Amino acid sequence: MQYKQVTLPAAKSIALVAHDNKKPDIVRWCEKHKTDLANHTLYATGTTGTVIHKATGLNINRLISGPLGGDQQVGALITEGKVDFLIFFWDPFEPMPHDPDVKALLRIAAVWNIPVACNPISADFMVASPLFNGEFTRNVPDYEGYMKSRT
Ligand SMILES: O=C(CO)COP(=O)(O)O
Repeated sequence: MQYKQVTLPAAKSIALVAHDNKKPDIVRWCEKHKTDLANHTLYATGTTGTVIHKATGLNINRLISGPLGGDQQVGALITEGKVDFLIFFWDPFEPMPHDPDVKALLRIAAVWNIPVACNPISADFMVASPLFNGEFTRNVPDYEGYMKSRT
């Protein structure tokens, strides 16, 4: 895959997702980083977004609940360049009926070179980075070049 560089503005778009056993963790994490999060556009899968909004009052674009397709919606937003960071506290101890969707979301985040945090400590490091509230350059798949090579 050929990559090209894009420059991200200071205001980012962040997707927040957590499995049920991890929802208390993501709520605590959002409470801790509420001021930083408020500077950005936030997306979340349905239930995650609702519990975060209730606890923090943060303005969140709520998608469909994960098992009904929310993970796939986040993946689609990543391919459209509308999500810059993924915070996904997935549960390593529970099998999920929508495991293929979970895997697909993690795969698409890797394809599009999105920073991903899967636990609170990684998410703390993400927010602590000067890049979180600043401009930075990221490699993304060169879609035009990819299509030229195939047609
Ligand atoms: O299942 C999820 C992620 O795989 C999250 O969905 P909810 O936020 O609706 O619980």
